[in-house]
Amino acid sequence: MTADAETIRYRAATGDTPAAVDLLDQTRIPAELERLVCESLPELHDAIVRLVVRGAPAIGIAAAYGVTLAPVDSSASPENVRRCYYDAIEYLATSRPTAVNLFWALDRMRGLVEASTDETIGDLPRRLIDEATAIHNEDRSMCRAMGKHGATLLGDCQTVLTHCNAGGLATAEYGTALSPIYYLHEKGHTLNVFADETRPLMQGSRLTAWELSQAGVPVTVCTDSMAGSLMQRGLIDAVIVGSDRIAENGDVANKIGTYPLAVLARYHDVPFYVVAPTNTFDLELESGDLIPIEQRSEDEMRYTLGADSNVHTKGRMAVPREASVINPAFDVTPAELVTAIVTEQGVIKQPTREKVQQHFAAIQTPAS
Ligand SMILES: CSC[C@@H](O)[C@@H](O)C(=O)COP(=O)(O)O
Repeated sequence: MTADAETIRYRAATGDTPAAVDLLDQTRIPAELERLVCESLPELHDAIVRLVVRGAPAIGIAAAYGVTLAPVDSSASPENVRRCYYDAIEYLATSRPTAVNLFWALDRMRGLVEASTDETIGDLPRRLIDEATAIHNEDRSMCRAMGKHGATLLGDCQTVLTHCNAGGLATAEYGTALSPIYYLHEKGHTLNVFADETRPLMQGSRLTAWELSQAGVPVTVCTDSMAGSLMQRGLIDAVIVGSDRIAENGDVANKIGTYPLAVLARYHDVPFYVVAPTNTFDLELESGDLIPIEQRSEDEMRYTLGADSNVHTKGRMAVPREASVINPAFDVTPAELVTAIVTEQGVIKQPTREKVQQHFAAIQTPAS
């Protein structure tokens, strides 16, 4: 992706210019490449809610930078400065409930506020910017590592199917589910990708198809309901998706429509891979039924996307007023349907609670 298409940029304050989180507006892609510059907490909160920035790792990065936009009065007491940052963290945490990366990143930022003393409080703004930048840079490295590990699973594949957008747009760059595809493409093995549209907000047809095309990876958009028929015809060698939260037993929450794909993949004997960094695991949740599922606005179902697929504006009425609609944004795929989870640390084959625990134990006590 070009610099213009960078998902998230941070603009430090200078003179009269306030700090800002500068986002590629993902509600406008593919019709327009517009940026939205957020100079205040409410602007950034709204941008996360409206999916201007979306995808689990990207939400965490944006929120981490967002903490630095807290309206802090530097002449206030250390206690009040800390309170202002805590309020900002609590507020940003209300933006979206499912992607645990948001809470993980905000916890890291909270750790710095807690660690500040009355003597070091003057350094806190600088430290918070450094921490958000570190979270951003670490995500870049993790995406590259996931690409390398994931590529070991896709070496024999020609065609894969993906759902939603788990690429560079959803992360610092490169992506989670798309990272092995980019890695192999760079090595000269170019896969064909089927991208599910991903109703109702079309992250697959608008975003995945756009970013793969930019990278020169051949992509074919299909409706969500075509996956079964494509597998039945033997056209899919593997399904590969990202995740918003993975429970301790390996159950995976991802964009609504992922679970039926896993069921179809099992029936057709197609491997089903999940690619996610370790900060997408929520080891405090024993199983996937405990993962909070975001319920989004009915209007996303009731109206087609606005002109030029701009999700800011309502398009035509798509559902009669008399009918009810439901709009859960995520579903949970049981671990038993997952062939492997790829993290930046390696591959967990046929994930179970024990294997997830072993994966994390190995990180905490690296072999000498
Ligand atoms: C690398 S991102 C993995 C997930 O965050 C992605 O698959 C997804 O479901 C995103 O949902 P979205 O509602 O667009 O934020």
